[in-house]
Amino acid sequence: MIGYGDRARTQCEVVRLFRETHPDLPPLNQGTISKIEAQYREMGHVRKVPSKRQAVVDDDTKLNLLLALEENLITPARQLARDMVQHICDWALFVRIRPFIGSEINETKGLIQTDTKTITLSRQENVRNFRFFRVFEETCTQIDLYQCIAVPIVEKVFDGYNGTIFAYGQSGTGKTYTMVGDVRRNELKGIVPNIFSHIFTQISLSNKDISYVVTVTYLEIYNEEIRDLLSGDTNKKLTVREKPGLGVYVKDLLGFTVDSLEGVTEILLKGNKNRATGSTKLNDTSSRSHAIFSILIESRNRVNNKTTYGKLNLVDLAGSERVNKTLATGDRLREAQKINLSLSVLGNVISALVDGKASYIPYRNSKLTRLLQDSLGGNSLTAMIATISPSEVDFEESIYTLMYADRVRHIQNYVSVNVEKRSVIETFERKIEELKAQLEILTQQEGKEARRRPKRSKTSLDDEQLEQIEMEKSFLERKIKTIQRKILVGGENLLKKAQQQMELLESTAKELEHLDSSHQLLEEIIFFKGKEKSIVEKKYANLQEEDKELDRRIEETEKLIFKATDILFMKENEYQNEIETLLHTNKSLAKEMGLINFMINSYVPKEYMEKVKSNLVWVEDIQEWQVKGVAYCGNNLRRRRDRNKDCERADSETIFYNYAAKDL
Ligand SMILES: Nc1ncnc2c1ncn2[C@@H]1O[C@H](COP(=O)(O)OP(=O)(O)OP(=O)(O)O)[C@@H](O)[C@H]1O
Repeated sequence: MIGYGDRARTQCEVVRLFRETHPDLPPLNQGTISKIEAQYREMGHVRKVPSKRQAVVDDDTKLNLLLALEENLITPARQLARDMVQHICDWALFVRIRPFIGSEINETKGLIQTDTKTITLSRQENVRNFRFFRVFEETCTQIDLYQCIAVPIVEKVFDGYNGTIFAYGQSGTGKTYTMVGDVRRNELKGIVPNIFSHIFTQISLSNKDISYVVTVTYLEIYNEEIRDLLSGDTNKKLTVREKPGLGVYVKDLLGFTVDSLEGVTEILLKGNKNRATGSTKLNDTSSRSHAIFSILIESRNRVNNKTTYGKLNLVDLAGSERVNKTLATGDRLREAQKINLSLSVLGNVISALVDGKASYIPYRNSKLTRLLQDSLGGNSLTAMIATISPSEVDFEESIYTLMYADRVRHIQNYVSVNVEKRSVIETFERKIEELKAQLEILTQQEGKEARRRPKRSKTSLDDEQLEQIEMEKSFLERKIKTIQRKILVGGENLLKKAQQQMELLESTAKELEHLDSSHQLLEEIIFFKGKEKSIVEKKYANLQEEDKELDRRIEETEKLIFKATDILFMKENEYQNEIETLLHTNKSLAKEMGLINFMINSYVPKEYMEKVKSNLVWVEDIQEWQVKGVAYCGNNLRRRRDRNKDCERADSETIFYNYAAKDL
């Protein structure tokens, strides 16, 4: 029987049970857990019990619960949705409007209208509408925002996916507030510290057969130089490298393995202290650098020997600012120029990704885009939070920020589970084995020494040897414990560490409602993705048909072209022949004319020639020269039949004669 006096606790038990016996099945999402819980409530296996804290589970319930889980877990639609998420994933875009602060406090609200998914900015004629996944108003709390944006991504990172959360916006609009917030006050904690609580809670709730190693890094890009915020020497400039199989990485960047909420919070605070900030006209503590906090979660299931690696990048970008508006000079001006430059490279990368036809994506044009290459159009579930100010003076910048974010909407990342990496857990486990073997040798040595001692007289030399062995042993034991602490084992041994977070999780039903709503949102997205997929598939089928038809037409056209080419070729040949014939005829005629001219000029006197010429006439009908009046001379001529019978009149001008062939 599971007591559900406390819903969070009950659901934790459901998850724990499931993971204990079904490590192979995919992780449950909130919807499935709620379904199973509801079913069991109906069947009477889950009922309200007076003791709120303690959940009691009997074996029968365990068995029934697991059978029901199997039945209910994977529906084809969900499987399809899961497949979709594994391959294509749009960027999730959110907007957060910060409240009026400082001197803005007396301004009246009215420029910005919102509902859950749309935002309208209007000033006189200028009205702009935008649509996003979710719009967070001034009143939204840090935990609301966290539940909606980060929870689905963190859970996917546990499954071995990469995730990235960006905050983008004008300087002073609340990026650092959103990403980091006030680390010391629970209700003001931003995304990064809330993720720490989430991770440790999740580990404490997981199966004890799963081991985890959580490693964090924290760097900033200041004036296009990379600096390690966790190193002793934060002025040291680090370089970006790339290796096949490893991808892009920062050489010499320190990674810290963390085993507690306090430890990782301390690391965050240390890094924040080292981050470059300065006072500007827009923000008293303006971040002058882009900061990337990365969390690598490696998990290994000892039962099926499956290892997954998920990396989460949490990016607090430096704020964009119009230099002439902020009146920056000197260092502030140089910083602003570098910030704007790298943000514009980010914009160019986004444009190239959205364009889809760009032959190359300019990742290498800035350190920021280079380091985030995978998050931008690569293997990562990515969410961007555009932060804007409600003030009228920032109206143009707010529109610009929303336009920038709107463009990002069209980027699609292709995500898949990371499988091949160097396992830190295995390395740690190997090291522990080695140290244990060394410890064993020392223990044996110590035993031998102790056995030999009663037979021999006790000397100070023996004591020294034993002391030395003891020292070495305790050193090795300490070392083993240190490494063992780094490997977090799911389940009980972390419950104590995660107590604080559990309480945080259990403290409000509201949080769970938000958790549900964020899952609903994810399922909504998945549902729409499924629809989109079927539309795309239909379109694809149609396109394939069209493609076939086009191929057929192309084939036909090609045949026609071949035919036409043949005809053209033949015609060309014919014309060529004709031209050659004409040229040849011309040549022969010219030769003949030359001969006649020669004979006339040489043998016919000029005055006879003139006489003959004046008596010659060109007869158009027969295309011939004739001698005028020749019809009236000679008997061997006979009249030619005139084609025009009506024309009986004969005179020397119109009647012409020629020699009949038989008379010749
Ligand atoms: N949602 C919010 N609720 C209350 N205060 C907020 C909120 N968002 C921002 N602020 C306040 O606004 C001021 C500026 O916020 P923040 O430093 O986070 O801006 P930013 O965008 O990171 O600026 P920059 O780019 O210059 O670093 C801070 O005093 C912060 O406390």
